[in-house]
Amino acid sequence: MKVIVDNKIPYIREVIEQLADEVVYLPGKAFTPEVVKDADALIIRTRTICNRELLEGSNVRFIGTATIGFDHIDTAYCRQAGITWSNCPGCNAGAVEQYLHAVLLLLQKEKGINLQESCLGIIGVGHVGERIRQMAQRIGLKVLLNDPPRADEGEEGFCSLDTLAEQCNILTFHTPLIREGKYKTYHLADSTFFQKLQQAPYLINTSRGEVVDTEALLAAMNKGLVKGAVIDVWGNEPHISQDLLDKVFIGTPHIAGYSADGKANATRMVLEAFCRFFHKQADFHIALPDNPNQTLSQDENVRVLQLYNPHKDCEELRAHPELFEQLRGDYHLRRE
Ligand SMILES: NC(=O)c1ccc[n+]([C@@H]2O[C@H](COP(=O)([O-])OP(=O)(O)OC[C@H]3O[C@@H](n4cnc5c(N)ncnc54)[C@H](O)[C@@H]3O)[C@@H](O)[C@H]2O)c1
Ligand SMILES: O=C(O)[C@H](O)[C@H](O)COP(=O)(O)O
Repeated sequence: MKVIVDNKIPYIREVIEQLADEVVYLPGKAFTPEVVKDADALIIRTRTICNRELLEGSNVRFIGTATIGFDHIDTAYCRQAGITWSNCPGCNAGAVEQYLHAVLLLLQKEKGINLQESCLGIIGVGHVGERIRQMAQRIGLKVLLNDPPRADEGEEGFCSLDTLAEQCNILTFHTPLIREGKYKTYHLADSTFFQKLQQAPYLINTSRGEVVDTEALLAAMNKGLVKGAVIDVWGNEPHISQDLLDKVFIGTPHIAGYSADGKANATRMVLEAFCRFFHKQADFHIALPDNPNQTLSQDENVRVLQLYNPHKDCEELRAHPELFEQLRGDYHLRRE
């Protein structure tokens, strides 16, 4: 059996080489129809677009993405072509929570936002959004939740997006990227949405860049409808908007989920799915790197920023926006 594996997936080599006869490692963008045609399985990240163009006529029967999001997989085509795919629900939700916690503390410390008097709007309350809700309530923010698919299932406790636009001084997006249909999230934050904002909020996006209309966000910031932005995911990555990077409070190269813990979870989950599909014994252990030898403060607010401060990632991106993909690929995975 032949497997092609993205060469930036950590902790996978020893295990996959025991499970498959032949393993080829490639950069995510180097998966071409010629390369994948005789592969049985692909193990990918967000950088490999898996669609008809890549897969038609190939032997591929299984695709595992070591990520939460799966908007890079044409799931309708896979269904039609009989290709099974699998993602890693929740794998790096803890890392995104860590990122958001640090961001909230920096908004308090450097932008004078009183978190105890703040109202945080969470748009998309799944694995990530739910962890953000718990963290934010624990540190004293009022929280409003928006999740139409869950509300339509009859679950309680959700508000309309308009209510969040009226009441929240911080908004954070945690939806998947859905390009069409009833729950479309492509450009969910567009000029119409920005016109409804009443509190000149800070906007945080760690979901997918295309959930926010970049041009509309820039216009809303220029008009003062949005006070500031924290952007981890960008339209048209890796060719990001320099105008937006210049304007944001914090801008990072799509690394909110990049903890060693999150990556190890993803590798374990994708290998488990691979083993289920190919009827192999999932008898392996993914070892995490040691925690850094660091004296940590007793004060949680200090400790959170000691463990992770997104300003460092932001400075590196501002210095070299053209190295967006390299900054991700060579990222020093943090511990949660
Ligand atoms: N920046 C990063 O490093 C990073 C890390 C992890 C996840 N992500 C992104 O965050 C997304 C969310 O992750 P998750 O694990 O919470 O996913 P999830 O599937 O567990 O939750 C997504 C939630 O969004 C809701 N939703 C769907 N359509 C909606 C809409 N139109 N409006 C509001 N809510 C809607 C769903 O009902 C669900 O509850 C992922 O799909 C991925 O794209 C980014
Ligand atoms: O969807 C996810 O899990 C995250 O966006 C993840 O951090 C993406 O990582 P990548 O596959 O681009 O390395």
